[in-house]
Amino acid sequence: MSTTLYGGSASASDRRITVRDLAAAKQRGERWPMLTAYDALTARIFDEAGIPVLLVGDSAANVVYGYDSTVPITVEELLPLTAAVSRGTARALVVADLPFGSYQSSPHQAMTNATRFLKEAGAHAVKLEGGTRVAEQVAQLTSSGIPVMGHLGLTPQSVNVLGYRVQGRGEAGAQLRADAQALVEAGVFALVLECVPSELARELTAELSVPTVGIGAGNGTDAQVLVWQDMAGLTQGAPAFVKQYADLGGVLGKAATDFAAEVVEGSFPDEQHSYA
Ligand SMILES: Nc1nc(=O)c2c([nH]1)NC[C@@H]1CN(c3ccc(C(=O)N[C@@H](CCC(=O)O)C(=O)O)cc3)CN21
Ligand SMILES: CC(C)C(=O)C(=O)O
Ligand SMILES: [Mg+2]
Repeated sequence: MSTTLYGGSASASDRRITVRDLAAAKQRGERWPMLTAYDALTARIFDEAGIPVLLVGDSAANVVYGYDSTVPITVEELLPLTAAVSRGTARALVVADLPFGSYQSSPHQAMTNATRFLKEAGAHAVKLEGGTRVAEQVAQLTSSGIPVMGHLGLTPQSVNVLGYRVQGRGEAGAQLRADAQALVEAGVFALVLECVPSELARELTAELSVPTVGIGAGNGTDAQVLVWQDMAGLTQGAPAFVKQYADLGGVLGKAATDFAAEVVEGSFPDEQHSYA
């Protein structure tokens, strides 16, 4: 058993993080970070930085495939990215987002598609959006041995109904609470709370037996998640809850223009980067 889930880059344990480790961290009152990842190279960097949970988000729709929402992305588009992230990691628990339309129809449909992410792509768990309306799916998956992460609040796959707005304010808080309870009863190992008032997220975190993972939900949750390209400064017009920890967009843009200038002027490649 590791002493702490997150111990910086020199992690306390080399073995793969499990959902039981996350439950134990909640018991200890320990906070932990989660990031998205969509390829082997960045997954390895985050794994070596000690990030215990990596999410292959359907946000790949936006940041990898260039769609304007997560609605269009398919199982076939997400499977290879998930496989790359699994291959790039040794320690992180890899969670695969189930795309819109791949689980809503029935527990059988959820089972068929979730199974593909575990068997074909090496994911260790799946995530799906919604509360009471997907509780049967969650129960089917968890009782079959597939760990499920829930996702409530702003659920981007429902953008055509909800829009991109804070959820759970006022009266709507009671429905969100009921949904959270239904998901825990159905067996989720953790719950993402996206764009909900900080106070509601803090209360839910105290009430629920499983870890909460906030994104735009204040600092009262057990864990925090961000889309990695947002926190690293690669995306433009990121949501208001995003904090930029680097300016990779600036660094990459400069690398590209420096390379271009040296090619045009003929100074790259020099002798050091050529063969005799
Ligand atoms: N790059 C990226 N980052 C994300 O966090 C993200 C994605 N893509 N794609 C899938 C979803 C979509 N997400 C979004 C998209 C927009 C807002 C947004 O515009 N929020 C408003 C809230 C306004 C309000 O109700 O007060 C904002 O101004 O931040 C939030 C989350 C989060 N996810
Ligand atoms: C932002 C997280 C929670 C997500 O669902 C995604 O990246 O798709
Ligand atoms: Mg998602």
